[in-house]
Amino acid sequence: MVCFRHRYDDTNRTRLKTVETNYGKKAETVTRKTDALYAAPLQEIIDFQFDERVVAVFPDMIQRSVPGYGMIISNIGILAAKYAQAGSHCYDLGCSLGAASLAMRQRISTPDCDIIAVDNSPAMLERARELLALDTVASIPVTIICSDIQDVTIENASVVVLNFTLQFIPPPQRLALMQRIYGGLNPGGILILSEKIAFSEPERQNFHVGLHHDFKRANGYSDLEISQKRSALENVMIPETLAVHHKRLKAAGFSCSELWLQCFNFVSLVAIK
Ligand SMILES: Nc1ncnc2c1ncn2[C@@H]1O[C@H](C[S@+](CC[C@H]([NH3+])C(=O)[O-])CC(=O)[O-])[C@@H](O)[C@H]1O
Ligand SMILES: O=C(O)C(=O)Cc1ccccc1
Repeated sequence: MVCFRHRYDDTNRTRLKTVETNYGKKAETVTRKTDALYAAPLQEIIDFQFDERVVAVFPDMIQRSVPGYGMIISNIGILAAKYAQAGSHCYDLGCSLGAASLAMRQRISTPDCDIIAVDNSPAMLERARELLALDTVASIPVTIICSDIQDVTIENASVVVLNFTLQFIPPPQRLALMQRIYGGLNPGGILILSEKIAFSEPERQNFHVGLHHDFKRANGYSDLEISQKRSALENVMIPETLAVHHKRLKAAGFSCSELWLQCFNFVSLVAIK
């Protein structure tokens, strides 16, 4: 489980937290910088990018913004331990700082597995490499690839993780990616798909979005931060309904997909080949 010990650095107003995360089994500490990227009023809101500024605050940003994130990461480890097949690959597509790769690496005991972690942000991967190197206990090799996940070969896979990544792929390109994932999975392999979702009924949409904003406010974000980040994400992160996700998984070949976690408008599904 993720736990936090807070420390304040009053020299530059930046609140630093010394964190014990799953970024290293020996509980090495990682300094966690507070996300204040949207705290000041911005003249112009540019589209959200996974650049150096986001990388520097990413563990704090994702934990404070995605309800259930820590629980999803822990349970990716549990699911991977159950479904990893000997001599196969486990893919972490859109790995960011490698939290899901680390969770899998720490839990899998199946022989001869490796993990292939892919992201198209060089800044994310530079930091992911450092964090993976801190985890000296686990022995499963992790190969990091800087690429668009749509261009990576997926083969001999027993576990494929898309943890909040599909939402950044343009919707018309999503089915082809899912078909390639299905094609690359071995029988009995799984896809773990976590997404922010939308609701077709306005009342349900408002209910969940309202609660998500309450969650963010409770985690210290101001209304200005919430609204500026929302605008920055508008063109780049496109949530779809749960029905659309289940339908696409079926169209890609998965005979069943199971919702295993929902917290407000954030879900995680598992589909078995
Ligand atoms: N086409 C693409 N190809 C490769 N990477 C991409 C692409 N589009 C976006 N990304 C990458 O997908 C990641 C999405 S974050 C995933 C969290 C992580 N899975 C976690 O378990 O912590 C989710 C979020 O921040 O909401 C970023 O690192 C992008 O660079
Ligand atoms: O912050 C939000 O509103 C989100 O929907 C989640 C998120 C988390 C990290 C980067 C981009 C989006």
